[in-house]
Amino acid sequence: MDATGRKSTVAHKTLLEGSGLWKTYSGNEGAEPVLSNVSLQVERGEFVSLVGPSGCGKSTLLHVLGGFARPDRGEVRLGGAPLAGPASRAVMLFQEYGLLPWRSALGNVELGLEPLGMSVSDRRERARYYLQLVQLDDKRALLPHQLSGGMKQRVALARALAVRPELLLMDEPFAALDTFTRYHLQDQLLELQRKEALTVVLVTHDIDEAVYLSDRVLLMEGGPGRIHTELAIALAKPRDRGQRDFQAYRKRILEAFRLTGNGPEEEFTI
Ligand SMILES: Nc1ncnc2c1ncn2[C@@H]1O[C@H](COP(=O)(O)OP(=O)(O)OP(=O)(O)O)[C@@H](O)[C@H]1O
Repeated sequence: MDATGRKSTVAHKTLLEGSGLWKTYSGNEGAEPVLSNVSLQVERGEFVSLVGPSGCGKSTLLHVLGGFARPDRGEVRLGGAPLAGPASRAVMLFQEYGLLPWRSALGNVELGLEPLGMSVSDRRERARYYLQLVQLDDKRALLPHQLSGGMKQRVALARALAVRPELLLMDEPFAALDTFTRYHLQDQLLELQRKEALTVVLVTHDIDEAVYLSDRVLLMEGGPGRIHTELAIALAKPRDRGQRDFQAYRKRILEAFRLTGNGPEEEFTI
């Protein structure tokens, strides 16, 4: 069984592995490294969140893990093989959706499929399948400006999933959305993760979101950027935000930050 309780049929349990990662941005020499000897492993099918104060290096780590930025030292392995550049088996999803304004919802989902050499009909069929998964097939002809924020993020999610990645890297994808939409999308994400056997690494400021979604939460601190605490969330999904154990995990994360002196509690609550 893997971390989500599903049977694993693959030989390597670990999908993603970062070892001894260091990074300092050029022009920033002499400053504290943004990543300082960061190591982590993510199992197949696992949902891992990176939580930490602004500027501690979460996005940088996410970019390095996807092969979109190079570490100065250290190595990233995906499925056991070292990453030398952007990983074709990984996709990244951002807060800003990244939709092309002149393309319909369907056209935006098809976008990621265009380089794959599929026939037009196969491409359309696959794009519509993923739009259906995020419950937007009836909006497929609409342009991004005709969609709500939550719908735009669902189109972006459908586009990311349509290329059938093994690894989904998400950088605060729901941060701009209202609470109701965010909760709804969190549930949809968990459902899609289960259906598509996805491995997810999520960057979030939202402790509630991290506890609700994650199998493991990695707490980061800056100056220099490192992972200081790892917390497995041993609660069955779907989770109940009002439950005592849920609140206890939330409290443990808040306390971990207070202990490291990274700022007031309010900064990390929704
Ligand atoms: N392209 C870049 N060039 C130079 N410095 C950068 C670059 N990207 C990030 N940094 C610096 O690296 C540090 C970490 O940034 P990063 O975006 O990884 O942090 P973060 O934890 O994701 O922050 P936030 O939560 O505010 O998004 C910051 O000090 C930032 O100014």
